[in-house]
Amino acid sequence: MSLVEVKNVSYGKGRKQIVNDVNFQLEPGKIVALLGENGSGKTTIIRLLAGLALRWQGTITIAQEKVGTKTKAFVALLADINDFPSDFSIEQVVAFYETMYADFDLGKARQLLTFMELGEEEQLKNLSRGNREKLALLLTLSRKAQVYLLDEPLSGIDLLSREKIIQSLVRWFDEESLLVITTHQLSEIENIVDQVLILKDGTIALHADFESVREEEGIGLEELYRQTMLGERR
Ligand SMILES: Nc1ncnc2c1ncn2[C@@H]1O[C@H](COP(=O)(O)OP(=O)(O)OP(=O)(O)O)[C@@H](O)[C@H]1O
Repeated sequence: MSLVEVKNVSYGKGRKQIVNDVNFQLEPGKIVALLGENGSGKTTIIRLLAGLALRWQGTITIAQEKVGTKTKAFVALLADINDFPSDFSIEQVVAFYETMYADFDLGKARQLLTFMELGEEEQLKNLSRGNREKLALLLTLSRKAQVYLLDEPLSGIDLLSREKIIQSLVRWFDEESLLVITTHQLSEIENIVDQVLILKDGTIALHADFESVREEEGIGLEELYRQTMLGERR
């Protein structure tokens, strides 16, 4: 049974059609890379799955539930820490998340804080961009959700921090859940990706099992992406 089902979904803003009759299904236990050029609709798809977009056409269900208020209880969208007062400490932000989300696991948050080398007493205003991203990610992964939606968790982050974030995804990924990640860092995530969903101008250009592609064709994620974008795949 699919965890996420997207059927004939279209979405536009004003006169602009952003997502055009998109169909896909995603199973639990998978890490799915949602890829595409700038403006291809990745963030829009993430917002649709998160129940944040309004007035779209089609059907989106997550765990058999129509996407909306109810699904937000088990869909974890990458946290946005920008709305917290800048003098809040990490500990205060974590405590807020614990009260906000019934599925928040404080023990997991503490483990992740240690892994990310973040001190609970640090104030938000003193965190570097990379450390802010790490905090956002650990808040998200500390929820025991069925679906994790990570929109560009690696952007603007230095190499070693990116590696740390990718390691944390592998280490803390719950095999019963589904993780959808958007990024332009293709080679860096290829070792953790199970499936690839490539968007081109608001439509699905490719939905493939990356393990099979790698085994059968011996190509990496960048080459798969390039071939898809250039229309070189059958
Ligand atoms: N609120 C909005 N009003 C009008 N157009 C919008 C709005 N939000 C997104 N768009 C347009 O929809 C298209 C898809 O945007 P989206 O942010 O989903 O792309 P993306 O694939 O995430 O891009 P990037 O890789 O640059 O983050 C873009 O052309 C964008 O300009």
